[in-house]
Amino acid sequence: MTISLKYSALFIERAFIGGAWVGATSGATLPVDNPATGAIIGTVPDCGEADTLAAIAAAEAAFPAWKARTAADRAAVLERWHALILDNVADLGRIMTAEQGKPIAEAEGEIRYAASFVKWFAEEARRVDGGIIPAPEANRRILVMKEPVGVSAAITPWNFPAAMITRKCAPALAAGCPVVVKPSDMTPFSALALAKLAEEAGVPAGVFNVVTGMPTAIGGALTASPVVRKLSFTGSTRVGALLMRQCADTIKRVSFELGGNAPLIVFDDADVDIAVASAMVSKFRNAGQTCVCANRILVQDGVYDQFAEKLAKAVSALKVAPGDVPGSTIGPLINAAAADKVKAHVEDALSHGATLFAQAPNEAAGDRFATPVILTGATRNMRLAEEETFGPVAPLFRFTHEEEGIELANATSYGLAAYFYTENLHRAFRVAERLEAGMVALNSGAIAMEVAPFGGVKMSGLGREGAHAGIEEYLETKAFHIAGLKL
Ligand SMILES: NC(=O)c1ccc[n+]([C@@H]2O[C@H](COP(=O)([O-])OP(=O)(O)OC[C@H]3O[C@@H](n4cnc5c(N)ncnc54)[C@H](O)[C@@H]3O)[C@@H](O)[C@H]2O)c1
Ligand SMILES: O=C[C@H](O)CS(=O)(=O)O
Repeated sequence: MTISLKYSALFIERAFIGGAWVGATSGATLPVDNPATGAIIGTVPDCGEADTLAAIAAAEAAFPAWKARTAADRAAVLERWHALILDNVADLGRIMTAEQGKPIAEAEGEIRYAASFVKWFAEEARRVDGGIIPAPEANRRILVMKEPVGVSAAITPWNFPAAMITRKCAPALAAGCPVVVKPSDMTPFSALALAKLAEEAGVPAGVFNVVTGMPTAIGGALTASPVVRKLSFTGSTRVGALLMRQCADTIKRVSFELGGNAPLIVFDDADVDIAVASAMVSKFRNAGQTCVCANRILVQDGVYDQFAEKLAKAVSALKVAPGDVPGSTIGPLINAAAADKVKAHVEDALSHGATLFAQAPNEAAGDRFATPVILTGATRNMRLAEEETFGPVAPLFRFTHEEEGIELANATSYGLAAYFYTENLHRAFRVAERLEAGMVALNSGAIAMEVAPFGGVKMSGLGREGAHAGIEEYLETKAFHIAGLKL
């Protein structure tokens, strides 16, 4: 183990199945590297179908007792988990930076963000309620009851290795559902550290399982199992569509948080300084590897040059460096393929007439460190107009009229997040209501928080996480009819 931790027990090279820390039944292991250096930081079990079935069986066995606990009791367990996560922010941040690459400050920020879902759903556990519907007969009563959907599966990506797990598992546990988590094979250690803290918080054996390994066999077993009643997936649209097909045979409940292609629109009447500051947050968080990152920056004629100049100044202050180097603001991308895709998008844009307007200094060694760039003259025939770049590239598209800006923003098969900047209230409502996205922000680059529903439309997904909607995804509605009452 190469990561220096205060609480070294948080770095675990075992899967967590039925309350036991285990290797794969096949004995196979998988190396995990540090994206900044390529050095192997550890190995995890390369679990397969048998291990996944064991986790599903453990979850099934744990379900009746967990569901039978009172909501307040489950909430208390989640409150303890929340406190333990916060007690260990520094170690969890180090583990995340080592396996994912993001700067330490961002990693610690993600841990606090991840913890916020645990706290929120601890509170929501006690707000699951039903109703009574006026019946068509005088001697009938109709009660609407909420019940946990059952054993749930969570498949999560590498870009937010902690928050995507708590955003799914905290509502599941709060609702009374046991979960089987399959983290990305590139970032399993954050998931295992969270499992360790869940165990210490008193989550019973079998209620929270983490199956590490390559995706196909684990995903196949989770989706084929009739015991698993719900799949929540965050990742690419391609894999989401595949998993949706795989879930069809067992008619599972599904929710999908998929890819995005967020527009960030700066109108002539915007406060340009606010637009620049929030474009920096929205575009360059996690080196651009965020599903809600602004992928396309659309700027109206009147402020285009001013916005480009101010953004260039801000970009020049970015520091590209390994995440554990003090002051690093842009870490490495997750792997060489990700860096190649970013390079290909930039080359494609330049070959179609874009200009390299500005770039950040980049003295980091290694092929995974992409240089943050601003491209002016971006147009819709470029790859980055439709594909998620998932890297630190800010392409500036120019538009003249409001209508043109909205049309350009919606010209994508995705519909996750959209940001826009204006000081005009009338325009604010006109634009917000026409943008095709699950989340729209006016004069802000921040839309991800536990209190607000998170999710997309079009090819960006189905269902919502966070807010009260997040726990509803793990609840079934039962209508209980009581007829023939002697009144
Ligand atoms: N909408 C959101 O909330 C959100 C959040 C984070 C990331 N994302 C999206 O995720 C993508 C980046 O993440 P990624 O590269 O890890 O995505 P990915 O789809 O390649 O992988 C996501 C997860 O699915 C697993 N997986 C891959 N193939 C599988 C299969 N055949 N069966 C079962 N599991 C399989 C992976 O191992 C990983 O755990 C981007 O498109 C990004 O926009 C979306
Ligand atoms: O990659 C997208 C995730 O949903 C991260 S966040 O919730 O926007 O922080």
